[in-house]
Amino acid sequence: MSFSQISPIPEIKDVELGSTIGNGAFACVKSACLKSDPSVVFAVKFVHIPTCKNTGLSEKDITKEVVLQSRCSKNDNVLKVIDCNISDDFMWIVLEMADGGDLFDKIEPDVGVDSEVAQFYFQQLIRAVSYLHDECGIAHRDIKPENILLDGNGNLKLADFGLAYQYRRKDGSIRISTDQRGSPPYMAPEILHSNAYLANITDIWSIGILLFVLLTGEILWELPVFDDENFENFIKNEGNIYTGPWTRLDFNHMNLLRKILQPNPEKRVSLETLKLHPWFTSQVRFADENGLCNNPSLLARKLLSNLKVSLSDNDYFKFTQDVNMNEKIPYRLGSTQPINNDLAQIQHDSLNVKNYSFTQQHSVVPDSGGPTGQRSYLKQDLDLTKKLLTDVAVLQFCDERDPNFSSSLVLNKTNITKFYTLEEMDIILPLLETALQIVHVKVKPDLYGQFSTLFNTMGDEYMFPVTIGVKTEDRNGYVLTGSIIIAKLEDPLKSVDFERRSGDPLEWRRLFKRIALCCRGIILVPGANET
Ligand SMILES: Nc1ncnc2c1ncn2[C@@H]1O[C@H](COP(=O)(O)OP(=O)(O)OP(=O)(O)O)[C@@H](O)[C@H]1O
Repeated sequence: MSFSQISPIPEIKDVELGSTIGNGAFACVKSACLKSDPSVVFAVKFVHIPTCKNTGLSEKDITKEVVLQSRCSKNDNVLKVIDCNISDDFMWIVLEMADGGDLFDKIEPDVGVDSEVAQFYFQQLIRAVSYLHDECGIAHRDIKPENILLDGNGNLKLADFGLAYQYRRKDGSIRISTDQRGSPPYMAPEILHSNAYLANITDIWSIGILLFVLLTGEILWELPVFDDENFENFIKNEGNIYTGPWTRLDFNHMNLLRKILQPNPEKRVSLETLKLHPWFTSQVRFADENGLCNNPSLLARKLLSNLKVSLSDNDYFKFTQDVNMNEKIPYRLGSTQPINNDLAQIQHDSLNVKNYSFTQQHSVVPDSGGPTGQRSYLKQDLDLTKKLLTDVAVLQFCDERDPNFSSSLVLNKTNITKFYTLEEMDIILPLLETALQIVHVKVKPDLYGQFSTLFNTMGDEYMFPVTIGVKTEDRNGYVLTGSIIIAKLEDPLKSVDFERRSGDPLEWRRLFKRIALCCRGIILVPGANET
């Protein structure tokens, strides 16, 4: 259920609210504009106070985020706070609009982003963090891809100051940190191993982890503790690792990362020294002398070109073989019995699930096209596909050599973990149900039966978009939650959107890719579906 369904969203004077553009664990974000001038667009984040309090946060904790972020609003790479206020249930923050979407969305798991793109974002992040430290005396303490947004030109905007800390007082004296907070894979080891640490130095470590994720599409470890095999290995070998994702790094990247990922904070490279490194000083092709993007279409092309979802026969065979052998599937079978709320099922405002009896059984799974590929579509369907030729969500399924892939790409807020289909719900839902089961997401049986029961009561108009809530464990046992949202576009076109709510975004995209492979027979792929 969304926050706006629990508590009414407050009205903001002189502001026209638009659609919801993002949901987090504590907040929903809406687009907005000035009533007097609709061309002035921004985003409003509504932080749901009761939800925050339920997790033990005080009102002071909640407002601290906006107080600190607004002190840092004079840098091009930090998301600007324009205004804020508080009502009974919500704190709302008017923010500059980041219409290029989230950075994590653009990182291909196990691949990463193009090296020049990684360098561009590394430079922008160093600028943002130097500004926070040098000019504001504030440490961010939660640097990770989920907290980095992009503007329409692709420039980095550091966001989410929920854990930020004023480590330097006005008189210049330093406050030492003692608490153990942060996002586990990105946390510096001293946060866990010492009783007192310097928060600004931990930011440098997190920049290193983020750089590794950008370059490889993998996190290094779950937590920087010796119980974690990968971390232990890293420490034992003093950072000299030549296996796994490290093999995908070139010598210069390795060198730079070793300087940053220095477990001893006293030996860790400083921001000043990093700013002298050639990776920082050399200008990337699509940046101006201030490091801002001056060629958004080149950046978009480079950024989006690594995003690929394979529906190939080879990968399909390999995947089905792995499933049959019931091994190599990294998703753990739940060790405990899931409670009802944890089962993937249709969600709807009006749904009182208990009152429904599931009379229809749709146990027969439609042929997904099998290894030979996608089904055929009619001529009029193909006209629709032309409209989608510039949508990365479509192009990610295409061969990169398709010239369409490299033309007219733009960065926007559209979710990329999504596919389009021309099928009807009686085909889509049973196939999704099977796919979810194959990737070990527990599903309440008969998604189509749940849909039909609701459909008969509500009709077409109120039924869509259809949302399936998903809660599962990722490969490492961490909770992953989100929704699969099926929306009707131009008949018969539908989008099937995988919207993450919490958990590791790389894991969410991995899950999406496996489900897409199971559903490959119904996915609209320009060029592949023609009769
Ligand atoms: N200024 C903005 N412009 C555009 N989109 C935004 C903006 N701020 C947030 N969003 C979108 O809203 C989503 C949720 O926002 P945010 O992550 O800040 O919520 P949250 O509840 O604080 O998150 P978390 O779950 O990480 O605590 C983001 O992933 C992003 O897609």
